[in-house]
Amino acid sequence: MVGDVLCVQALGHTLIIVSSVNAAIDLFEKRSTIYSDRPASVLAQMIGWMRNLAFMRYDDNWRRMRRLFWHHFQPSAVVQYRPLQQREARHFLQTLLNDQTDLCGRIKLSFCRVLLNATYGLPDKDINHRYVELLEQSDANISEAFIPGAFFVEFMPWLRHIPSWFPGAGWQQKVKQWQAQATGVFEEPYRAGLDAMKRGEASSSMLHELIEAARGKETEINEELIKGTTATVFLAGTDTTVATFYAFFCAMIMHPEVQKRAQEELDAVVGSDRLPEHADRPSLPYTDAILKETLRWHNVAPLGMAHGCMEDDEYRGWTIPKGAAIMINLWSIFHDPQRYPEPDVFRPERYLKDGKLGICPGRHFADDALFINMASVLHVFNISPKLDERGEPIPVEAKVTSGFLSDIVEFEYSICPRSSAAESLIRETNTA
Ligand code: HEM
Repeated sequence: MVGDVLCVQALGHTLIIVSSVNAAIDLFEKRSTIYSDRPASVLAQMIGWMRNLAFMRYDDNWRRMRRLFWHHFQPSAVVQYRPLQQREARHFLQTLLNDQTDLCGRIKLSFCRVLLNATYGLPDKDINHRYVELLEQSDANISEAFIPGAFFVEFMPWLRHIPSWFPGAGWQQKVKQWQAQATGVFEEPYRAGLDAMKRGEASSSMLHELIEAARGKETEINEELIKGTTATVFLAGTDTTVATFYAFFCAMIMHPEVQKRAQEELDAVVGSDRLPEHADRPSLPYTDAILKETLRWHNVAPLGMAHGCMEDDEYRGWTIPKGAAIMINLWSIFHDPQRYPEPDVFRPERYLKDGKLGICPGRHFADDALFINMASVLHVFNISPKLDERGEPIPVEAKVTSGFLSDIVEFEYSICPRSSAAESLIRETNTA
């Protein structure tokens, strides 16, 4: 380890972890032509995850999919999703008003509804817990598969040819199960989207546009590319935003003074007769800062996604071999006490200026979705600790899970309307 760059070598593989903004910019921005690949993963190939843009190697297929993705998620395109995000944020308020239990499950279903509607045009009535289950399985599988050193097949690719009945090859059973689950993620919402289109019940969607764009261009945009692009949105877009929004609730319980200040801002700007809209954002700098601070305080992808080095390179006098995997330690960058004094404290006053989603191409969509949800919840609800049987608040701590994606461990909470006027506002809102 030298300062902000750590290098680990084992069984012929090199893993480099960079922990500073400068090193990350040097490698991922200034030398992006060398570091835009993903490292080869035998396991990802066996399971079928290479159909997901986030795992694909840097080749023509990746470029094609990335173009299609960006066409639907660049800043000018994401504006089209705002009415849907706003409607769903309001529907979420109503579900919370009716039943406070299972906050995390409710958030998952709410973000699934937005993503599945925008991507596949699925009507609300077709969106159920099966999709939440598909996401939870993928999240768990990916986290387990990418524990460094957990699967020897990554170091000895020939192991993939050993049959599952062979002593010691029990891991192959797990791979089979994961293959079936990965197929579910790529096929089920896709089929459901086509069915909804046939029945005339689908709304306009990325799937519909891709099918139209493919007409006469089948060599460029084929069915596999469409399935991969749409499933990537569903997979990459849901868990990340869900985990961030859940962390926001935790932060609001731990920092009532922040919540109060945001509510004062919302009262002054939005007033008590209506709910917040995206257009209010420029007048809500403190609420906006809460979103930025949530992304910093609880970084849901603490090590980002591994990049692959495409040719031998030299950096600060060291040789980085072709094929090395490079990760950014986003957690340590966003908890660097030099840049963020008392980094564990949730402090929106930092008014972060820089983008907090790394180089995520879904950042504009995530930003809009999280803003409207946070502003809507803060406008009408008080989020506070749950009281125990003696009426004492149950303390909340931000404990985090380890894994590819990091979640805040479930906590107790109480979510109540701020006033009877707020309660009526929620009930009277049209979410059809
Ligand atoms: C809080 C929300 C989110 C966070 C924190 C987040 C974070 C990240 C990070 C750190 C990466 C890895 C970037 C890299 O170094 O290569 C990434 C990649 C990616 N994200 Fe996000 N993301 C979020 C939401 C979304 C949403 C809503 C979408 C889709 C609409 C999305 C789509 C993607 C895709 C497709 C990639 C892979 C890009 C590629 O490999 O070319 N993300 N994200």
